Amino acid sequence: MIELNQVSKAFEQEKAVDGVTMHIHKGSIYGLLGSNGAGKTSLLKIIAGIYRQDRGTVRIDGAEIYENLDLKGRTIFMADAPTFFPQSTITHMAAFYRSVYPRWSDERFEQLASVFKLDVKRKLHRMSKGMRRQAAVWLGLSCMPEILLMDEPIDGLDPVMRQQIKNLLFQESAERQVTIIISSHNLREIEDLCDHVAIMHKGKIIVQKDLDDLKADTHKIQVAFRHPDHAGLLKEHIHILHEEKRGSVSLYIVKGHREDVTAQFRLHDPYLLDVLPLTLEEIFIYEMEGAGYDIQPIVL
Ligand SMILES: Nc1ncnc2c1ncn2[C@@H]1O[C@H](COP(=O)(O)OP(=O)(O)OP(=O)(O)O)[C@@H](O)[C@H]1O
Repeated sequence: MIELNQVSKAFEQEKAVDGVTMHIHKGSIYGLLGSNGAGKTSLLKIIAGIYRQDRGTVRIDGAEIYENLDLKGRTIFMADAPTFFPQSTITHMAAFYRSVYPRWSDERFEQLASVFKLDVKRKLHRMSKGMRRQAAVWLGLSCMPEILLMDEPIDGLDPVMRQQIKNLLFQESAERQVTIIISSHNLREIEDLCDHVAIMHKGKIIVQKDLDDLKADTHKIQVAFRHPDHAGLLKEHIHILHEEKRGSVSLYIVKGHREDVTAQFRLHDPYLLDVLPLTLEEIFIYEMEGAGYDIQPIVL
């Protein structure tokens, strides 16, 4: 369990992280979204124990991570631009990780060779950006971490490799209960991967949600009433997040149990009533609209 309480961090008066409180359960895949400069990397570095927060507490299984060697041996932070020793190969870096991370597994490293198919003897600085990213994931997973903090991990990867890395992360979370936090700008990119999502803006978490709850609780309904005044009556009984009219058909984004909500619409004897699939992006647009934010400049 990762618990952050009122965590803040400033760089020369400028607040990068501002009063963040979040609780992340073991085995969860948590998506951290936000625009450039929102504070995602700073927050990940605080959780990794690389930065010390100015205020608040960060506890992992009840202990502070900063200067905690045992916890750091169980935590991997993958930076957005992986760095390796000059002139090193994957074999050299594997030897280094093996000497630093007590849980390093040669067996896992060998297993993952079939996924990454990189030449372990080739100099990393001669590899492409995407290949270096793959090498970082390969090395990181071979450390058998309990906590995996990934800064834009699928950036620069081709679609096949993206899917393979997503599958590996699902496996880590399901089979080994690894807690994974992934930062990204792109809601669609991590929609199918994460079970929780938080949106960060100017150092603050402005919304954090369990995705299954959110999806079960929010619906897009297309409806056409026989009597136009019936639409007005709905508002008394249904929590409407958004409403728009296209000719005689109205589109509603509503919250509540699906059966309760559709029953309310049926009471007004519509001649058209469809419950349509809602993307995570749409859910966030309407949630954030309700909270007074425009999502478009914040995440893609
Ligand atoms: N080491 C540092 N020294 C000074 N300021 C910093 C440092 N690291 C981050 N900042 C500032 O903190 C704020 C948050 O930066 P951060 O890198 O955490 O954002 P981010 O959400 O990861 O952005 P991006 O998506 O662009 O990577 C920015 O204003 C940035 O300039």
